Amino acid sequence: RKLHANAEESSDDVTDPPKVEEKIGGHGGLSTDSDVVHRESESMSKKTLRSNAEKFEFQAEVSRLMDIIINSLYSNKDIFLRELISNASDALDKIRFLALTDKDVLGEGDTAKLEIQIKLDKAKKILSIRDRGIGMTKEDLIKNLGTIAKSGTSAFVEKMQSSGDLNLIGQFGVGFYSAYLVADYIEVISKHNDDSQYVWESKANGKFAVSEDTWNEPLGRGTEIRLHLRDEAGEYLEESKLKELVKRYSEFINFPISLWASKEVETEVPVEEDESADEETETTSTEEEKEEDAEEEDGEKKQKTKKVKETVYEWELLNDVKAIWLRSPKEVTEEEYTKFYHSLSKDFTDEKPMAWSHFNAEGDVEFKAVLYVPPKAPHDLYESYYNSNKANLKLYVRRVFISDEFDELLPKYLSFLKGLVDSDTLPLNVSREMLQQHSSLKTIKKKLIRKALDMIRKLAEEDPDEIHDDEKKDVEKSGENDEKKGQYTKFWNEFGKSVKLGIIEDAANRNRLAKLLRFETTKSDGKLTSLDQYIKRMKKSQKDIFYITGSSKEQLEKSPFLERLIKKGYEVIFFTDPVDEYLMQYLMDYEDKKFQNVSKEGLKVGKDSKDKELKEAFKELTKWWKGNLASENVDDVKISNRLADTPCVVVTSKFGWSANMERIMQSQTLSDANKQAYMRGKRVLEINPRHPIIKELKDRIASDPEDESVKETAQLMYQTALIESGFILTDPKDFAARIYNSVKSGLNISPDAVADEEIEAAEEPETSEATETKSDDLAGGLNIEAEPVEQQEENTKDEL
Ligand SMILES: Nc1ncnc2c1ncn2[C@@H]1O[C@H](COP(=O)(O)OP(=O)(O)OP(=O)(O)O)[C@@H](O)[C@H]1O
Repeated sequence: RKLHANAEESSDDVTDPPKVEEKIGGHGGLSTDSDVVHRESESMSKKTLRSNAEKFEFQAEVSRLMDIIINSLYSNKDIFLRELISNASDALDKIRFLALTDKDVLGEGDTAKLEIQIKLDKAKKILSIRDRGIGMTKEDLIKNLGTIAKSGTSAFVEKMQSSGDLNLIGQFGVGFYSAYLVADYIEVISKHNDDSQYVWESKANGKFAVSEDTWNEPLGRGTEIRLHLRDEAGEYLEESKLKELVKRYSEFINFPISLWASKEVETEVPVEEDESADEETETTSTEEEKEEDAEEEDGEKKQKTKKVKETVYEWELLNDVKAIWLRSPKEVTEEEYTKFYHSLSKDFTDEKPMAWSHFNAEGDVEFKAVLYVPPKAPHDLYESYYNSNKANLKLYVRRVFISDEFDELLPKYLSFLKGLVDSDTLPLNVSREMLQQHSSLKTIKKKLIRKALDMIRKLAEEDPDEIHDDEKKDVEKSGENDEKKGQYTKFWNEFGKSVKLGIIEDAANRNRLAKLLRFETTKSDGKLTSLDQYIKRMKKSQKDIFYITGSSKEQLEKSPFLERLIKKGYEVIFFTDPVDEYLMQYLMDYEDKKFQNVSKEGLKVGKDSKDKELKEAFKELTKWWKGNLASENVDDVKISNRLADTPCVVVTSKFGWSANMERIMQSQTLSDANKQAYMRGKRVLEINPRHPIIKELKDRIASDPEDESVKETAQLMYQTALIESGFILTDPKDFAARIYNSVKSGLNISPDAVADEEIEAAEEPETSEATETKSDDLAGGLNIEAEPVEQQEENTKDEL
């Protein structure tokens, strides 16, 4: 928000610190305070700044973020440098991209050099970082550095408050502000091709100022960030410290980073006559010098010289800009891959990525790529999964960074991967939009998916905790893989949902993805297992893969649907994630085996020799019961082949929703009631012919099919079976009434017995005391003496 267009009267808001007047890159280092002309220009600039500066307030969230940063006790203040260098590198990427289609944007001479320069002014305690990137217009400065909060700002503020860890700042897109860890006043001088040079400045006191720059040297193009360091941040004025930080954090920046560094050099200077006569007192001359002098004396009469040490300044290149992905994978060390991951993902925690794949694709479409599985899923991976266009791969074309918003490179379900692709096949001089439609992208995408799935498969293969085939036992025994122990479970816990979403979305790779599925089963003993392992353990007579869906393993373990299967030694998969219901609508078969939900119709578990006999014997009961349930949307009543100890269950038809899916759909706010009714599976009541209750019912029906108490019991049995089978009752009141009737009969109470009527106490005249008590009890509810609600609301608003 703009405060004042001309803010002379509030000039204290932005004070006037000393300024570095020298043009960075100039020779001879920094000039001194004693320079009169500079002092003049400083005082000039103070005036200009004060009278012309437009002042703005930071957007509230940004201001909060800055408060937190400036007051932070976070010890790793070093992070600011990598954030500023990363911003500089982004700005350079942007101008280089524009230059692909219009060379002129680069300008001429030094301006065309795509580089980053760091300079120190020890006397004034200023650290400057300059790039020749795209720069910012006045409007950019106002928007980018203060008035428009990035989407990640409040997420980061929250994270900071809970964890106190500033290290992740770059991941939330607010890295610039980390500079306030070390500086209490910052100037951002910027020149964009479309605008004049402007200065943004702020002391982080909720406000910032922007003014046209008429006093600094012109930058040509780009941005210079001047950090006026806090007293306690003096270490960042040490060249050695900066060199170390650039090496550590910015090793993989693809532009040269140089430091204006001091160097001791020996130079020859002419020796004054009287000086040479007084050689005894010359302390700086060395033996060598003496010899040299002697030689000269021997030869032609030359001007006498001596060597002296002098401190000179020059740009020292700090990084090696050879891109890691251009090197052969054999040459790159594990440590380098890890560091590259950190810089790519802006995730500077100590954690190593779980896996990586560096490869060179040849053929019609040539490209190099590095893919990483991050150590952790980002906080918002599945938030608005279908609506966000998050792509984490960076696309380069012949070493030029093009975009990191290319969602054509990987399908959504793999968007958790980080990495980059550098293609020689894609054209350089076309717009992003045209590139997005380039036919090679399809091939690149296909190969990337294959490589990504291979990389994930290997994670499992290398994990000694995974149950391996016999031939792989050797790897297990070698003991070399301790580090890899449990890595696939870790992967699964972080990204398992993505594999499931992949099965739903990517028909072409469904089988490959199904191989990566993990789940618990009735036999997995609390561990995760795979479909391959399941198939290996299948009983000879078993044709289908059995699974059951529900909200938790603990609940499913007790499910009546499993009774007979477990008794007979079959293994059943537990699917407990809501996404599993969707998953199983797409995953129809695996390795020629069909999937069978054991709570649905069609379960085949061996043959019971008495099947036919039982069917016949219970025919009367099943027919009677079906008729009795006519109003309940029950399709049939059948003899069950899945029950052992439970009298009856309700199963659903094969293609309708399971009870679990019905529950999931009912809990969705926006689900459509009509669709719910349509998709609800047809229900079948299955009865256990070996159960005493069922046997008793059968006998009772045989003697009197009109017996009301039997009808009542049968209805209660059905409703109980619904609950046990995972359905939600539509009329719980009716169910409760039946239970109470049954309790009455259990307690030998007459079915007609009703609750006693309450005897109304005679109305007493109200005393004032009674009124008070009543008013307290009701706490403003129905109490006529309480303030009306509207009035209360108004008062609250006033307080706010
Ligand atoms: N050196 C620079 N040159 C040009 N623009 C810059 C420069 N530094 C920052 N900006 C602009 O200011 C914005 C805010 O920077 P900030 O560091 O807070 O976030 P970011 O760069 O988008 O994300 P991250 O912190 O992850 O790098 C940037 O998006 C960019 O537009």
